[in-house]
Amino acid sequence: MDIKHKRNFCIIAHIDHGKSTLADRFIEKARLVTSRGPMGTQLLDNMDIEKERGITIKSQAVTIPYTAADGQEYELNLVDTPGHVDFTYEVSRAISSCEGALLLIDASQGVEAQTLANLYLAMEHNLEVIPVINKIDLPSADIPACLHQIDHDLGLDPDMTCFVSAKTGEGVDSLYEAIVKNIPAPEGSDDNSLKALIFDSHYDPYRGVIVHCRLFSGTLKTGDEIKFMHSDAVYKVEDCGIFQLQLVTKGELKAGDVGYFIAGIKTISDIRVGDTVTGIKNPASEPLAGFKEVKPVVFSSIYPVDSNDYEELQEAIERLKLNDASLVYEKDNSAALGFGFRCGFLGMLHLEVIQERIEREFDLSIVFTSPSVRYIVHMKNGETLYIDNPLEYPEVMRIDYSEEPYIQANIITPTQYVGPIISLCLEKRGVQSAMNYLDEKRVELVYEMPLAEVLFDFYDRLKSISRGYASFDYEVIGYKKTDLVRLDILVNSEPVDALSQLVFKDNAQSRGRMVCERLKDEIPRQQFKIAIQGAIGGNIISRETISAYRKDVTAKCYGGDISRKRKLLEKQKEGKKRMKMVGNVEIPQQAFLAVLKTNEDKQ
Ligand SMILES: Nc1nc2c(ncn2[C@@H]2O[C@H](COP(=O)(O)OP(=O)(O)OP(=O)(O)O)[C@@H](O)[C@H]2O)c(=O)[nH]1
Repeated sequence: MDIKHKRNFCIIAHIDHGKSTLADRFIEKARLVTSRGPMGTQLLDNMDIEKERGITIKSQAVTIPYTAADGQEYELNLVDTPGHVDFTYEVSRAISSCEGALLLIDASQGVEAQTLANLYLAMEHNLEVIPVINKIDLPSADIPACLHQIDHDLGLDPDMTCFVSAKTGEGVDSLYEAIVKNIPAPEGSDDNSLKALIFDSHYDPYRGVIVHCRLFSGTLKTGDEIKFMHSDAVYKVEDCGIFQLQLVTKGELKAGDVGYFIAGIKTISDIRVGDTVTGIKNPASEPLAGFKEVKPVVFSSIYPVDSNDYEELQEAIERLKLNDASLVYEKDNSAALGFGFRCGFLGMLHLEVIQERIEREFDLSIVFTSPSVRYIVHMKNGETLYIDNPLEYPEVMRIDYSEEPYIQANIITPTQYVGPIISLCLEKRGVQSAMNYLDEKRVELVYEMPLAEVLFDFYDRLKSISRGYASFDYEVIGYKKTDLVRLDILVNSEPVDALSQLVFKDNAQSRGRMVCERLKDEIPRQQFKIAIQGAIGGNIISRETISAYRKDVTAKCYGGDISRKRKLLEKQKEGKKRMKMVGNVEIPQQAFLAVLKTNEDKQ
């Protein structure tokens, strides 16, 4: 296919505005595949958890052959992008491999924070942006309001807007025409040196790492020797081709193409997304711009509930890592919990997804310790430490000062929720840097806040006080000085190291009280009295007591039916599997994460 008739585009949108549904309609209309199953079984989102949570985590690509109204054949490369704040870098990689973007706006919701954030990303990469109003079939669709926002808030031409219902397929035909008409063809010559951008990858147990790439110039052929310009690694291409739900071998990719190659790469950690691939023969002199290393921002340790499961847990994490280069881990051990792994995640959603996958796909009961951000600790002796594990926090005497990561948060909300949102941001130590009225109904709030404050429950609380209307997006902007203390939790006088947290000093008292109350609710009564205490240094700052009790589950069985009795005991054992023995006290799994929730959530 001539480069003039190729179009590379992505769909960008706020979460739930219908990206995956629209992608399905595209594929279906192109008769590449027929619709399968009832609405909601989306073709591009293929992980179970993605389906259940309705979010896209890994981006995917697909090549769609399309015959335009004038009879001309086109090759459309669609790249699906993830929608959650944790995965912004994945969006940026996908975007940089396209010339155009469909900016999807839910007709009943209008422009939201990530619509704007994604538009800025697309503009940074000079993409042609086509505004698309989706869900026009909904009775609550407000098209004039959306058009006003497209013009006023986004600064895009409302006359270019396409109107679709991804659900019914209405308007999708005209959207195709708009794509071939308005999105520019890729540029680049097959004769120049090879420059291919790696925008994603996945691991196939039979074929190894499959690299997803976009060619900006040159050609890539099976048998070619190639080099990754940032990592300096050299490989030989074993196969290359395009994505059509499955991999379709072509043997050659040309300038402008989006496709895959396989080159005997063993693990996903051997490649860097954003890296440039070039040829050993006739190599490019400069890599493509925009390379960035993705760094984890949340750290937590994972321990098996049953220490015999340690090896299985290791295997599970290794398997997950195969397809998730952003998951980092190393061995860890805790006095209370035994051997485990210290892991780094892109955000809390990433952490929860990993937790669910370990439990569901590998059937393991695990405990996560209190998640933490990474602090910079400046010592009096001039040393600088990077601390993400509360247990490694040095003695206060030796510390000069500490710094914590800050974010810039962008919140867009209908005006009536501004008051409570400002109070929430203040409570989270936020400092307002801007407040812009986008129109008479909506306000954009910009805050600088400590990352640690927003990680855990900020998003949920923002959604609940604004009845779901406020939207939120953030980026890490750097480090600022802070005053930290380590809050330790003692259960029957034994410190439970997995429950230790680094907290802002002024919040330590209230946090200590809250954690003890939370644990009191979460830890079931046992045969003896349990004291739960919060301590800073040697000082106890809070205390709760759980009185003794033994739940005799067999009491109801009148002694007679032994099999029923056994069943009940087994059930109780099953329940225990989700408990972790700490000293002589059983702590249920959920207690470890519950301590992060604030009192407001409890009510
Ligand atoms: N009524 C109506 N519902 C739609 C339409 N398009 C999508 N939906 C529904 O909106 C919800 C979100 O759609 P998705 O396609 O999963 O949204 P998404 O933007 O891909 O979400 P992420 O992948 O998480 O970013 C689903 O329940 C869809 O069925 C539409 O045109 N009309």
